[in-house]
Amino acid sequence: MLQLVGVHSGYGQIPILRDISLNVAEGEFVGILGHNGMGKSTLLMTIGGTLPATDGRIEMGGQDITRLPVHRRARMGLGYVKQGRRIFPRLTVRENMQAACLAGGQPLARAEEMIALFPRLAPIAERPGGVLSGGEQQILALARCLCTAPRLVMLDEPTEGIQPSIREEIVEALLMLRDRLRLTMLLVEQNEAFLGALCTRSYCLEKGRLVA
Ligand SMILES: Nc1ncnc2c1ncn2[C@@H]1O[C@H](COP(=O)(O)OP(=O)(O)OP(=O)(O)O)[C@@H](O)[C@H]1O
Repeated sequence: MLQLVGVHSGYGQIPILRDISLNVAEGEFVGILGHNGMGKSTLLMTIGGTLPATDGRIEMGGQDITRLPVHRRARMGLGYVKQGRRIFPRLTVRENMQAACLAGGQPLARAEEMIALFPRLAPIAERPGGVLSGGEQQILALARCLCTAPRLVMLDEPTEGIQPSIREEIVEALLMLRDRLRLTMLLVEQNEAFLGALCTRSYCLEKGRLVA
């Protein structure tokens, strides 16, 4: 479903990612493990298209997406939950999700379907996004991404700043999505146990290179 071959990228003249080759098969959950500053977010931004690859090739579903703009990749089914969640603080939970439905060309009814999938969201559907706890925001960010009907979801550090009990709930939610929606997922994390609970395979990112 996703393949990177010899991908390089960075910020202006500063190279960060070097010769990244990886693949994620349909229905697979694959992890990228790495400490702070190793290039995990840079990798997801390069796949998502907010940062151009300076060399190499990125394919999704057998199609070359290396030079496609962000919105075209999203329309092809690439979902991306960015680090920090980026919830709209003044919009309610439901409105955050409806906005994603509109952006992704999906009917608003999809927001209701996704709210029904996550028991934690229904009781807080009318609450503004800005007052939610970190864990609630993470679940909302995931549900909001699903409103765009992605085929592949990239998650950037979903457990960052989240207490262990909610972390387990996020694991359960992701396992449920794997079984019910047959999602494919690329997860970037510092938490090895979290990746171990979810992923069939993990790569390790060190100083911009994949080492395993
Ligand atoms: N806009 C930028 N301009 C220049 N360098 C940057 C920029 N953003 C990130 N970097 C550098 O790129 C490297 C990789 O950063 P990146 O955010 O991808 O790491 P990360 O593995 O996601 O770390 P974290 O877990 O702390 O989010 C770091 O050395 C960082 O300082």
